[in-house]
Amino acid sequence: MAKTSSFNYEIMRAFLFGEDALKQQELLLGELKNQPVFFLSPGETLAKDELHRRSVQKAFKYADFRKTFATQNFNPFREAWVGFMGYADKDAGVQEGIFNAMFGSAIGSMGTERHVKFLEELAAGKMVGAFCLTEIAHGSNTKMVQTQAVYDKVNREYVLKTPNFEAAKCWSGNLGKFATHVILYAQLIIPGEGVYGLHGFVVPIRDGRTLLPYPGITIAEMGEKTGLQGIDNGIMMFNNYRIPKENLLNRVGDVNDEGKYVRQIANLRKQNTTSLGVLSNGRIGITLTCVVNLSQSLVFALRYLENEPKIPTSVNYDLMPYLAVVYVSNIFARTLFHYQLKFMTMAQKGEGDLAAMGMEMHAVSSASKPVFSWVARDGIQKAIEACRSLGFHRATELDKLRGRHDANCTYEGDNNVLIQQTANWLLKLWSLMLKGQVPKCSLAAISFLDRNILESKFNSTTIQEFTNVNNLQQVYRWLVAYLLKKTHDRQQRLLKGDNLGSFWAKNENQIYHCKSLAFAFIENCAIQTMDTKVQEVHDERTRNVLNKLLSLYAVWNLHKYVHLFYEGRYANGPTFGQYVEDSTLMLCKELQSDQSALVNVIALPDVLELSILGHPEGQIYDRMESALLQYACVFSEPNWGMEISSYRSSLKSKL
Ligand SMILES: Cc1cc2nc3c(=O)[nH]c(=O)nc-3n(C[C@H](O)[C@H](O)[C@H](O)COP(=O)(O)OP(=O)(O)OC[C@H]3O[C@@H](n4cnc5c(N)ncnc54)[C@H](O)[C@@H]3O)c2cc1C
Repeated sequence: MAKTSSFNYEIMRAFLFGEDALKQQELLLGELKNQPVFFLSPGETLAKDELHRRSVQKAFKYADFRKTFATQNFNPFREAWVGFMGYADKDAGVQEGIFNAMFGSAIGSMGTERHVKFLEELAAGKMVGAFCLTEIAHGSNTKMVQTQAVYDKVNREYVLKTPNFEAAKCWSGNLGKFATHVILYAQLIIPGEGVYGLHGFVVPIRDGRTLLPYPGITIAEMGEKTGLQGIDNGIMMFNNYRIPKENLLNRVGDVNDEGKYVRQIANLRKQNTTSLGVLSNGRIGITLTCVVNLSQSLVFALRYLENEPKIPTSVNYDLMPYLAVVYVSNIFARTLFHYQLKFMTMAQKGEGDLAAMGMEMHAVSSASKPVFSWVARDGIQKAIEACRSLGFHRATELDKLRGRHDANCTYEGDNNVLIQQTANWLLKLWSLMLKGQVPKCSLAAISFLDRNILESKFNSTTIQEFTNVNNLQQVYRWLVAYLLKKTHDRQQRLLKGDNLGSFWAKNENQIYHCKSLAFAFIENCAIQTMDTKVQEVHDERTRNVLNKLLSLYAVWNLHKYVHLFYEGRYANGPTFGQYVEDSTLMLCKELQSDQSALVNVIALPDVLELSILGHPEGQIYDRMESALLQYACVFSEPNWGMEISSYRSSLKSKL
């Protein structure tokens, strides 16, 4: 394997992950080496129950680590975990993420002083949480959720009811076997008064010692899934189960002593937008996770290709742009993560324009999760195919990677639904701009947006000029502005010309318009973020390689939009389209000699390497042979031979 590179390896690693996170990673690795439960050998398979047992053990260990390592410096610890350790067992990472982060931040954002006791118990490790919003027949359309919380004025309690199986809570991680408490979303009903919509409640569901559900609650585990087998996703139904009045998370509304509903109208809008910002946590965490999943699949595939010269280089050119995605999205996701941390700190102190920041955070994270989970999904699939049939064998770990990645496109907000939030926000900004106002955004790169940008034209005369990062940023700015104008104008036509209601106008405008707009917007944000960071790199050789990766990311993504540049008269004649294709191939070739070193930068520490394809020393076929021999079934004789004895007796011996 080539060990040389035209960049400085240490500077590149520090650039990509941050020195603090790398230090935390070393500390964590030291701890993990003494915890055998963290490691499986290649080819080792475990029954679901055993996987779950280990996953829970690890989740608790992770919670301990978090306390030990995170108190002083939470931020790089979290990055180190998600970026490296979390990979070693994603199930445990997700599990702990749900019971600590998701459960806790739901109480933090929807609860008030009376719920602090739950947060204290959570911190003391006395409860394990789950998050129950989705129902069998109600997912993204949360308004349709049917679980009921009926207020009983006499006993000052809520009575929880599941009217039918369609309303059974489902998919909640940790619910199936071991959560003691859940955040439950239910319709708040006051008999004789009315139905007040979806509210959150803290609900104790099972005894922490016996792990048996309380009477009035039925819970089942969801069984085998395509991935994340170590997590106990569960189904739950209530039969007149009672909880105290105080368990309603009452930040936006409550029931008073007279049994009347009271809405906290004064701060509702501000509160909602601040809460939206807080809920971005999960989506940003998932964006980081997607980058790690894509990185790992590329490490496996590109190391395999390096050791397998018989495979044509065009396969490499197919994968190289995904390597560029890893570098650009890593920087972007980490920047989002730091920005979110700043927002959370400000939200705790009540400082700054939280409503605007929360809205912006919501809009950006609502597209970053879909864009990067989809690109990772496609990259993982390409990686599997690049490894020939080996990619389909368990010992390569690629199928597990795909299995555990796919759900990222669905949970924490289905991608197709989530991405609409970003387009809606952008369209509102565009309307403001048309009125001559310039909205201020601290994170998203939108200051360039005005109608003048649509006057610019393609004017590169050489491919080098075209692939210059500054030029590509101009190209992207035109694209975002054009998509905004096109999407806005069409939406207005649908609303006014075709007389469609707001929901249907938005619905009709999704494909080719809102979705492309949100994609181009986030890609542009990622390009700008990376460019700003690259300019801070002092080492010229490293900066050059990063610039090439950034240009490759931009030109490769432009393929999706080439027709728009002609449609919007930014370009005419064949040169623009040819430049997009030729520059992609040119940059892939130029980066070829650094590929091996770029892969080493993003690879996991060897001790965490589980795939036969992922070792820096190669020897893939030797590793494949020994992994195959570890599978119990490989040489076993079928013990059901007699069941087909009539067929066997018709066979003639060769001897
Ligand atoms: C592994 C896993 C873990 C999960 N963990 C949890 C958990 O802990 N807690 C929890 O509450 N839930 C959890 N979920 C559920 C998850 O949040 C839901 O699956 C998700 O919200 C989507 O809902 P749905 O599956 O009902 O699909 P739907 O929302 O009904 O979507 C069905 C299809 O219609 C499309 N669609 C829906 N509405 C629109 C629209 N307005 N415009 C365009 N297209 C649309 C979607 O893109 C999708 O293709 C989990 C799911 C999985 C797979």
